[in-house]
Amino acid sequence: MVKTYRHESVLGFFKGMSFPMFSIAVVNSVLFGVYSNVLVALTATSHQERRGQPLNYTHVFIAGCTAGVLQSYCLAPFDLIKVRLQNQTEPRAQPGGPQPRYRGPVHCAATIFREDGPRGLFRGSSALVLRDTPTLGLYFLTYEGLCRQYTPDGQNPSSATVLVAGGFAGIASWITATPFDVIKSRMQMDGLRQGKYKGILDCVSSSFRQEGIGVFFRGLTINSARAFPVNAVTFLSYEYLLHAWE
Ligand SMILES: C[N+](C)(C)CCCC[C@H](N)C(=O)O
Repeated sequence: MVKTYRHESVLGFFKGMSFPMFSIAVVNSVLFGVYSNVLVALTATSHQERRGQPLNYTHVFIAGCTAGVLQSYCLAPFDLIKVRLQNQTEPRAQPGGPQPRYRGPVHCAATIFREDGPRGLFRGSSALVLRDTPTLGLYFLTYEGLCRQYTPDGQNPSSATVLVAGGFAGIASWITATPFDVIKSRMQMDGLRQGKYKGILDCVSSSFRQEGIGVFFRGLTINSARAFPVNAVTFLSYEYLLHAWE
């Protein structure tokens, strides 16, 4: 954090943010929309009716994993652009000085498209699907399980229960996702160095060989610290909107 601030000023902490601001609404819409609708299809009950029935954890996990796969493909191009911009660590371009490779999210997308074609925008998507499918199943399982644990039968969880359950769901999901996240980001950056890795397994083995087991938990602390508030608010918004519109 100190080096980022010194080298890139406070703006360094907001690199690559404009695209996720737009994309996270679309990605969460797919994630929660698919999750809710698959759960309705599996249980043949509405969100409200389900409150009064025993929770089927298998259905929750299947619905969460299904949503995880589909949202990964929506997320892939936006996540690639975010990772490429965040890994540009030069200070802001000075007039007449060396220009950074990407001048912003749109220029980044156009450059990748021009150099690698449309498929280039989905670089690292397989690693993203591997990262998000099981961990989003766990995400919804943790949320639904904690809500049930601390809510009397047949009642709606209180806002405090939703906030705490959502926060811990985010932490549980990110703890299990971080090793996959490290590999995913390395695969996404690999396109710049002309294919350092032959594939996901090569990336895993060479990262482990060169940097040891600890490499797979890089970023775990910061991921977990941000995961609680982000997902507490996400689930509170989800429950509020479902309740208002159902
Ligand atoms: C599956 N994975 C752990 C990557 C994300 C799960 C939580 C997603 C949430 N929008 C967030 O940004 O925390």
